[in-house]
Amino acid sequence: MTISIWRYSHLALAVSSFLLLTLASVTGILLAFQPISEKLQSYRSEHFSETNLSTTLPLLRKQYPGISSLSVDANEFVQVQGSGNDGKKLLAYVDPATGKILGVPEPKSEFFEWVTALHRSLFLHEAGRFFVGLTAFLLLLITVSGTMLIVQRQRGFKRFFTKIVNENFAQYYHVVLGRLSLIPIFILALSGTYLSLARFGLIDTARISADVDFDAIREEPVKNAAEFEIFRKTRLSEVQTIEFPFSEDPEDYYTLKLKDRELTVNQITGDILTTVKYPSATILTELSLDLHTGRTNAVWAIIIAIASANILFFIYSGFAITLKRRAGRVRNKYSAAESEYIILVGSENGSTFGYANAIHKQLIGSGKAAFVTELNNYTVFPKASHMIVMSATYGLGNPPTNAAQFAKVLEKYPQPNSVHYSVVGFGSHGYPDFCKFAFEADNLFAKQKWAVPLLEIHTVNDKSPEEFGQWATTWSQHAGIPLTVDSGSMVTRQDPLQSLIVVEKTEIEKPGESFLIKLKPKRRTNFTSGDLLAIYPANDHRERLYSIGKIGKDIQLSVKLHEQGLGSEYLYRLGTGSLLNARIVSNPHFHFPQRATSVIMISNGTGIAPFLGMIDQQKPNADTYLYCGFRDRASFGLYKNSIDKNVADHKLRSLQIAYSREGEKQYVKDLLSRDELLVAEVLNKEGVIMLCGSLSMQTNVIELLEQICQDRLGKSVSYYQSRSQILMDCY
Ligand SMILES: Cc1cc2nc3c(=O)[nH]c(=O)nc-3n(C[C@H](O)[C@H](O)[C@H](O)COP(=O)(O)O)c2cc1C
Repeated sequence: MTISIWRYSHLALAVSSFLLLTLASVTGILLAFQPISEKLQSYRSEHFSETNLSTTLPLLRKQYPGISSLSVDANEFVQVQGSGNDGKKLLAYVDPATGKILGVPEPKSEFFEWVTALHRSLFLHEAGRFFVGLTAFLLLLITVSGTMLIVQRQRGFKRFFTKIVNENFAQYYHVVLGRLSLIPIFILALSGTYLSLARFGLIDTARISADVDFDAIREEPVKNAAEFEIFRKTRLSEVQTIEFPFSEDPEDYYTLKLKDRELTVNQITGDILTTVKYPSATILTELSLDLHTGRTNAVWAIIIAIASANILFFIYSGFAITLKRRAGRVRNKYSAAESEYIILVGSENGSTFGYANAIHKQLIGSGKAAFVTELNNYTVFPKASHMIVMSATYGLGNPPTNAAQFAKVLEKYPQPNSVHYSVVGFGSHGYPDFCKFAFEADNLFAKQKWAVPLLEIHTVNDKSPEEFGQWATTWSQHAGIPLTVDSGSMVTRQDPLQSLIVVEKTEIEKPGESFLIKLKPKRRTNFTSGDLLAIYPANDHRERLYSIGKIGKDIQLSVKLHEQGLGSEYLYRLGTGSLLNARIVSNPHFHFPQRATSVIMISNGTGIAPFLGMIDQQKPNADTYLYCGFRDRASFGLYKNSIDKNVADHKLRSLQIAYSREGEKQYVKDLLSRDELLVAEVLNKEGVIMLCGSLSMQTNVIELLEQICQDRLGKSVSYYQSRSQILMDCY
């Protein structure tokens, strides 16, 4: 499968580092508890933040004359060292404001020491440190590629934090948690990489010690240490360590190692003898340590522990996503050149391949030469008689990556023979551009001279097996290939058959003419205009579907009698009062829109059936328009009375009829072209256009609508199709 460069990098980096990353994350989680546990035994003085050196240093020197150094650790515990008044070694935590001993440092926890060694070097010394550093760097790259993938997925930086549709557990939480922990993980990875570079000397962090000019050391004016300017200005929180003068000799001085510089201070006058600023690399190393370990802040330590746990989840969910994608890989038995049935797939995450493979398997099982490939691999298929396009939609109604080239290659490779095609769009109503790319693909096919529509486009919301099953059943009926419904992905849940009585039927003179038949369900049933009636004329698997117009409480069908037509002959033979077993199939995508302000209905021939019901169901002054096409006035005669009544009742604002074999010899397309301003206005005002009739009428009308949409609205027709502003039910 073609995948984007970011996805490829993200996956390659994750695969190459997941073992070490797992180890680093597990040890990282454990180590985050070290600062937390240390902070729990509080040796921090409550006066710490406000204490400055002018208070602490004279006090400590007085109380502990043998003091040699003071240090402030990441927990802000103040530790003193030297020799005690009893001559024993002095090593204790003290309160810097009172000098009181708060506790004695305990030896470091062996457990944390062990985990730290594993985290830093895998117990492999320098080699281990190198691999750990490399892992941190790879994590940095994974974070960057992951960010780019989220940007791609969310269609831009600005929409980074907008809602994510939950389609699949692993994928949803991979993205949701990825966004939340992006910054902590980035900081962990960056600081880890930096520390490794510093450790290997690739960043110069050496501190330069000052050269004290002993000749310049003054012995006056003698000042009290509490009055030294520098001590008054320096807070304890700025200090790393302080070395006390070894003796009272003027040549012995204080050394203050602060967070950003090192100072030496004359112990008699308080003069600053030297100041050395640390290089930025040194300051950055300290900052990296703070950030990487959480040693200075327990809340941050908890955040990085959670981020490390998320890394473990990303490893699991990332592999789950990849395995799912790979499960859809295709194994073809026949070559493209020898196959009669070509299944072209557009898929980003692999689920559409699952459906394509199910159909492929069944075709092969029925002894057909079938071939599955990605839409981008479309080429000349010399033996093809059928093409099935199954495609998902991504981003702003865009094709999946493996279908991005389809429009180009479709133009480039015309097929030598005529080919029946059928497009199945996979998408989600959670996105504004529902199945937009599939609509585009369908419209592109319609423009190809060699392409003959077998069915109109069919859409599948949220991978619904039922909706896919409906398509499979219809396709198999039209293609005349029984597809055995044994695959889990194709199970269709069907409503049971029910009994209907024929209450009325019009008479005709010969085949080729149309008749109306009204049926009353024997039991109360919910249905509406636009639903379908499935009949089984031969009591076998062969199903015929008719579009329902609801008139009163009855079902009205408009049927053209075909010579030897299985369904039409069966229906025409039924007399008033006869019983018929049939199934009412809900067809919500072709119901009259409840919210639209204006609706244009377009039909040819018997395609008027659902509209007769929809118009009948309107209230007076409805903003509805009907454009219908017939061969001649006589064909319209069947519907004239009811439509005239609708017009008189103001249920229809305008009626336009095209006769193709009489008078001006027009098609509905011509009428629409004349009224293109109205068409554009209806679409622009979020109105709806409904089409019912033959697939060739649909092709022509969609071609015209494409032109109107482009010229007058600056959008493609698929934009309106994907937003349910153009509804189609053609056959
Ligand atoms: C990031 C993302 C964006 C999507 N964008 C759309 C969209 O714009 N329109 C739509 O109908 N479906 C959209 N979908 C839904 C997919 O098209 C749908 O789930 C499809 O079945 C996925 O098929 P696949 O697993 O073969 O890629 C999107 C899904 C994801 C994950």
